[in-house]
Amino acid sequence: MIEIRHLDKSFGEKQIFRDFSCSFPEGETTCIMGPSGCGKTTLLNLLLGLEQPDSGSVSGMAGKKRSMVFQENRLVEGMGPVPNLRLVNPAVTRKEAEEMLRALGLSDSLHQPVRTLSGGMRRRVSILRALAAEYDILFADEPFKGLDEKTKSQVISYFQEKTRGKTVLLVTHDREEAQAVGGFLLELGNRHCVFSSPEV
Ligand SMILES: Nc1ncnc2c1ncn2[C@@H]1O[C@H](COP(=O)(O)OP(=O)(O)OP(=O)(O)O)[C@@H](O)[C@H]1O
Repeated sequence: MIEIRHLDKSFGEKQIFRDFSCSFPEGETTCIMGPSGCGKTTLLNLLLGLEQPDSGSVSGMAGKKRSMVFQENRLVEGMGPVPNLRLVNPAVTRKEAEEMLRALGLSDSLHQPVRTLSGGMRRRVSILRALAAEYDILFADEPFKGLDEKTKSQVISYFQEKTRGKTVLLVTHDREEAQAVGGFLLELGNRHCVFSSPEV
């Protein structure tokens, strides 16, 4: 169980979390929802150790391997999709990387530098890169943003299959997307949080 207890976090005068407590079940997916600016990315950053709390504690992360789909793609633009995937995990063979890319409709773009791919294609490469890494906990910050509806549902099915049994914390604005992903739902907003289990 990943646990946040009595967390306070401010940026200058702006308080983002005040006495915030929450827990995330291991081996399950939790979707984190809330309006823009409420602190979703900050929450991931606190769990990842990229931001430090002003007070309070985060536990359950020690020794856990983390992977992340960032809001921005953060790919190596001059390299092809296959080396981008293998960069985070050399144990993934070229053939396995190609299979992953093919599964998400990228068969025709296996040998192009990622800078020549469309936005939606680059998005799929960055999701696959996070899945290619060895991880216990996967963080995903609006991973499906910018994908058309058909591609999104294909990518969500693949994502669910690949992350089954893993701990996933996924930020989204979109309630329908959260429902499609399934799992638990944490709603952030206006200094309160509701933690519930939606229809899966
Ligand atoms: N490093 C920082 N320095 C100052 N303010 C910050 C910093 N990081 C985040 N903030 C502020 O904290 C608030 C929460 O930001 P955060 O990115 O966590 O929101 P969010 O819920 O993820 O938003 P969005 O849905 O738009 O991505 C915002 O007001 C933002 O400006």
